[in-house]
Amino acid sequence: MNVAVQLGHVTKRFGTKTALNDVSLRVPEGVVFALLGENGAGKTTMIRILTGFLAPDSGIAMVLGHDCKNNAMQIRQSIGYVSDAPALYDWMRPEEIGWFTSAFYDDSFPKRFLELLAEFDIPTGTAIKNLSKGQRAKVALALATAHDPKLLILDEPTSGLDPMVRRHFLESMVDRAAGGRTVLLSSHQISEVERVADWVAIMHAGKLKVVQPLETLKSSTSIVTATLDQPDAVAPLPRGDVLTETQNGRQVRWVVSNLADDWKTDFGDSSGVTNLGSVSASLEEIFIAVCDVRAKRPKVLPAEPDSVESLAEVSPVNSSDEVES
Ligand SMILES: Nc1ncnc2c1ncn2[C@@H]1O[C@H](COP(=O)(O)OP(=O)(O)OP(=O)(O)O)[C@@H](O)[C@H]1O
Repeated sequence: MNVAVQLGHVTKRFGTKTALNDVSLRVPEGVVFALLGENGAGKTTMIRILTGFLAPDSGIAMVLGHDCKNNAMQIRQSIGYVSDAPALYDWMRPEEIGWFTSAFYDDSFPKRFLELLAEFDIPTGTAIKNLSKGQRAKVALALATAHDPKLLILDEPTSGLDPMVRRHFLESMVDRAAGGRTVLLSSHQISEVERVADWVAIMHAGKLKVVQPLETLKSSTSIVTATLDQPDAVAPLPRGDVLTETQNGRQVRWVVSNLADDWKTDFGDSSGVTNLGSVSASLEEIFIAVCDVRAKRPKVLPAEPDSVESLAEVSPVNSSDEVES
């Protein structure tokens, strides 16, 4: 597997706060890879390390074969990046900022940039400060993609965009991946991620809890429901990795990873449990099961990182590992 992004045991602290805690990750080339996590989980910190704006305290980060710490300039030239708060020169007109930025890239940049402005319906001839929030976001996207980067990194790419542009934009991300480019996006829009991502990583409190192809993750995670004969009865747990348990009166609901095929056989006539059922979990349900610290976890779950990492298939790398360019 060719790798676009690789982190090996990366840790980053801000004072006493550990923003990234021994994070290892490989992002294959040619996929849309989504990074999910609650506020403060460490997504932007990871992206800032990958784009060379921040150095890890320990561990190694590589992008397209370059070490992020020592080759930040090369990386920035070969990737596209839109931050969650893109800084644009407000007094410039959109076409001027394209011309200004084109100095960093090859000759095809200005033409493609103007095409993207037209595609996004951005008015030219007026200063960027007069554009709406969504229009400014589109200018930032056009700047990040006009050089057709091998890797596009996007922090909350669709915030501020209207629904039609969001859809169009996300479809274009899928097209990029189909053409062999890689897209790494951080997002809180789980339904959008579910529509476009090939791979999903879920971060929680500076750790990677899940890294899997989206379809594998969804097909291996189930919602199991049952009715208890008595509200105070204790039901056996479904066989598998039970992530969370919720009880409402006599109704019980578990989110289970790797549910055994024959799990129902454990609930005999004398189990005090009826109406057993299971359906596939949505990405949002998986996200909440993994991240919600208030959720009831019926057994000593995956003390970090063992349990959830088994769900995760994280492939740690040694800091000495190298990525082929
Ligand atoms: N420059 C900094 N100085 C101090 N603490 C920081 C700094 N940058 C990030 N942090 C802390 O590191 C943690 C991770 O922050 P980060 O911005 O990476 O989270 P995030 O997952 O991107 O969150 P959000 O979804 O809210 O954007 C947070 O607790 C944050 O307060």
